[in-house]
Amino acid sequence: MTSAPASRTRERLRAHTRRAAGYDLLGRLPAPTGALSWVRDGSGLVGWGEAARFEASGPDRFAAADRWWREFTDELDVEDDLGVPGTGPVAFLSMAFSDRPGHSVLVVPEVVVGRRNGRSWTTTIGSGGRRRVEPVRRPSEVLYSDGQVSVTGYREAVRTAVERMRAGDLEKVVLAHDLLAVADVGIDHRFVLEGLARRYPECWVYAVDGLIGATPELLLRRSGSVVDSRVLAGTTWPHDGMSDDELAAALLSSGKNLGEHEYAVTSLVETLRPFCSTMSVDGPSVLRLPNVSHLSSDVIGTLNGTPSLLALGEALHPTAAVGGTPRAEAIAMIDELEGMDRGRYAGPVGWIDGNGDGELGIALRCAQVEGRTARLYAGCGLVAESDPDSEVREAHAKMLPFREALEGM
Ligand SMILES: C=C(O[C@@H]1C=C(C(=O)O)C=C[C@H]1O)C(=O)O
Repeated sequence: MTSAPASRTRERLRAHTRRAAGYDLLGRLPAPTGALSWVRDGSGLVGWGEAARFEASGPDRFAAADRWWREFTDELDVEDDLGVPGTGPVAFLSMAFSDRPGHSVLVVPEVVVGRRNGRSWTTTIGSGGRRRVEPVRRPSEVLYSDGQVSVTGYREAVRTAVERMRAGDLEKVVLAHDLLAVADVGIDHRFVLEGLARRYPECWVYAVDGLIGATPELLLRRSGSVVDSRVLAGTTWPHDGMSDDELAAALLSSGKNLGEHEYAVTSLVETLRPFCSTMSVDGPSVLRLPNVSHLSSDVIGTLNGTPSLLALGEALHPTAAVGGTPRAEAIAMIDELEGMDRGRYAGPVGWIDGNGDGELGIALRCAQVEGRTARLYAGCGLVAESDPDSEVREAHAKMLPFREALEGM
């Protein structure tokens, strides 16, 4: 499904990027809903308004989105005073995890405000959208209940998956569950985004079409011929009586976690290698966040052609960080055991520009927000040695960022 403003058929839309003063990006978002964001430690992009939108579903969704974006940008008149990644026309995007069901969405905002390497800019697309800023509101009460999969149901699914892996059916699978939060007032996207950004400066704080979160994991960034990725897998969380340094040392020497991590790195590297003339992997090291610590590896490569970010995203998604190994068997097991629709959780989320540059994170530590309701998602990588009770605790720890931001902690 495609929708674009009627004016496109009569006159060409115009995208205009101008230099601007330094901004607090999230502070610029004018309205409680419809926030578009990709911000990390004060840099990135925010947007609002809708100059155009494209939706797609099914196995062809990446290719359809890529085609639509090329056609859309071909028809634009662009005036760009800066000419760096993220200036000129930009679409925020969030892709469904699964080939079916689930819908993917690209939103072209009317206004984009960006900041990168000390430079700031504003891009207007079409009429330029609203600017009056409404006050940010916070909920005074949030109630939680089971989502599509209860904690007990999740533990059972994990137990079954682990039994199957012990029997040799596959090596790794990632299973997730959800949790429903209902606030006493409509959830203000900006309140959640600001809470996430304050506590998780290491993460990319994102919002696209109501999917809001703070992900520590970068599926792929493309800047011209350079691509890079941050792969995470293997997790620990604060335990009584263990210092952060002890936790990090235990993570780096855990065979189970190193194994989980290796599957994720291998799945990314093997898929990306044919697109690259050079490639290097740095890791694993430990990424420490307030709620969890992860084994983390950085991958960097030089492209040997000019594939768009969406074409690369299609090839890479899902890595074994959110799917499993082997990929097809893991996807089948997720479909069979998980018992819920992931929607856009664990799918690629981020932005692309008119040159095919951009950043795709993996949509983790997030919730789908609609009115007063938020559906939170979290999952864990499982291998034959996994313990169901520990995985339940790990998924709980991964939901804390959104819960704390929603409650204003
Ligand atoms: C699946 C999630 O996280 C993924 C799974 C991890 C693990 O199992 O160790 C670590 C980071 C992510 O790649 C999630 O946050 O929901």
